[in-house]
Amino acid sequence: MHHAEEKEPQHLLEAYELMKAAFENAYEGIVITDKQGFILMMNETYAKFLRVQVNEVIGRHVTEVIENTRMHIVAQTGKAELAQVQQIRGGNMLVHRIPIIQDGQLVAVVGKVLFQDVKELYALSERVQQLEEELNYYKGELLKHAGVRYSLDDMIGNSPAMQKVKQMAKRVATSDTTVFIGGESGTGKEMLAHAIHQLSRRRLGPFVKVNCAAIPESLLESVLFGYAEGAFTGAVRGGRKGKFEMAHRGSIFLDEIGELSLPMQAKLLRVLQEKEIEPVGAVHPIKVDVRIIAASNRNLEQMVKENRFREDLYYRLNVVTITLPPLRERKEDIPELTHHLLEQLAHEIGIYAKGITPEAMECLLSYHWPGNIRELRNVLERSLHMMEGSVIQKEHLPYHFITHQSRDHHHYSLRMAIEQAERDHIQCILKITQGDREQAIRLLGISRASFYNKLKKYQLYSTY
Ligand SMILES: Nc1ncnc2c1ncn2[C@@H]1O[C@H](COP(=O)(O)OP(=O)(O)OP(=O)(O)O)[C@@H](O)[C@H]1O
Repeated sequence: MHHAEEKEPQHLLEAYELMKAAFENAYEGIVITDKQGFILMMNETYAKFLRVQVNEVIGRHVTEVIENTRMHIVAQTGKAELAQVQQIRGGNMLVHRIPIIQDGQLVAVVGKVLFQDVKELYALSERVQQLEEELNYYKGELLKHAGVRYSLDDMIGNSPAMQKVKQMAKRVATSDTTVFIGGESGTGKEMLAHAIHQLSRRRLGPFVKVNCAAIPESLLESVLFGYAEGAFTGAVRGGRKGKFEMAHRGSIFLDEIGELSLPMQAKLLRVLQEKEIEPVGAVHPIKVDVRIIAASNRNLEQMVKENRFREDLYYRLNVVTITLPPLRERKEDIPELTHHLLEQLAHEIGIYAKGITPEAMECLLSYHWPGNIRELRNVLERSLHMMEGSVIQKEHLPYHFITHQSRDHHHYSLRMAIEQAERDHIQCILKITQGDREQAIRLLGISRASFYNKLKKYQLYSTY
C-alpha cells in the first residue's frame, strides 16, 4: 500500500477528477456548506434544479439560495437529518443533511436532494408495492400449480404390502422414468403420484394432474397439448398452454389413462417418444421436459389383448409399475387408517370421535372394501354424523356392515339402498324425538307393529 506522499501528483489529480465527475454526475443534487452555512460547493444537477449558476452561489449563505433549508442548523447541532421532506420550488423533496466531522470538529455539512420530487418516490413505492402484490399472486399460483398435497409420510399403512409400495416409490422417484400406478379405485393412486413427485428432483417444479376420463374427447387434445392463436373460432388470443407445457420441468399425472381413445393414445405415444408436443394449429412442435406418472384402475394388459389399448403405448408406460394393494389385502392397516381418517375428518367437519368400539372395528375388519380407502373415509364420515355421544358404535355404521354376509355384492342393490335410507331416517327421527318412540311413530306415520318390526330389523333398539 502506498502512502499519499509517495503518490505521483498525477495520481492525485486523477483521483480528484474522478471524485469531481462522481459529484457532478450524481443523480442527486448535492450542496456542501462550511460550518457557518456558507456554500462551498454545489453540483450542476442541484444548480440546474434551483435555476442558479454554480459560480454565483459559491460563498453565499445557504438560506439565501435554498428555501426552507436547515443546513445551517445542522452545522450547529452536528446531528444528521436523514430522509426529511423539504419544500423547494413548489415540490416536496426528500433530503439528507449530513454533518462532516473531522478530528471531532464539524467542518462542513453535505446536503443531498435524493429525488427531484417525492412524487417520484411515491410512484416508486407504488411500483414496488404493485410488484410485491404481483409476486405474491404468482407465488400463490405457483403453489397451486405445483399442486403437491401429499408426501410419502401421509400415506398411512405399514403392512408388508404397503412397505413394498413405499420402497418402490422411493427407488423410482429419483430417476425420470415413467411410472405406471395400478390398483383398484380409492387405493391411493393419486396420493402416491404426489409422493413420487415430492421425492423427485422435480419437487420444486409443477405437478399437473389430468383426469383423462373427465375431459370431453373433443377438448382433450387442446387441454393436453394447448393450441396456437387462431387455431379455431373462439380460441383465446395468443393461444393457450396445454397441460404438458404447464408441467414443464415438473411431473404430469395422467389419471384414468385407460379411458383415452385410440387416436389420443397415438398422440400421447408421440410425446413419449419425441419428448415434444404439437399444440393444435401450431407450426412448430415444442420441446417439453416432463416426467410422466400414469394411473388406471383398469387392467391395461387385458385392454391390450382386446385391442382397446395400444401395445406400444402400454410398454412405454409400463417401464415401472407400482400396484397399490386393495384394502382387503392389508387389513392390518385398517385400525391405523381409521384413527388417521377420524382425525382428519374431525378437522374437516368438526365432529370429533374419541374412539370406536371393538365391535364396530370388527365390522370394519371383516368388510371387503370394494371402494378401498375412499370408501372407508366415506363410511367414517357418515358414522360421525350418525354418532350419539363421542364413540362410534356398530349401530352408527351403514346398514350393510351390520347385515352383510361375506363378499356378496348385495349392498349395491336398490333394495339395500332403500333399506339403508329407511334405517337412516328412523335413526334420525329417534334422535330428534330423543328416543321418544310414541312420538317417532306419529312422525313416521307408520303403525306401531311396523315400527317395532323395523327397530328389530335394523337393530335400532339401543338408539336412545
Ligand atoms: N395410505 C393412505 N393413507 C391415508 N389416506 C389415504 C391413503 N390412501 C388413500 N387415502 C385417501 O383415500 C382417498 C382416495 O385416494 P386417491 O384419490 O389417491 O385414490 P385413487 O386410487 O387415485 O382413486 P381413483 O382410482 O378412484 O382415482 C383420498 O381421500 C386419500 O387421501
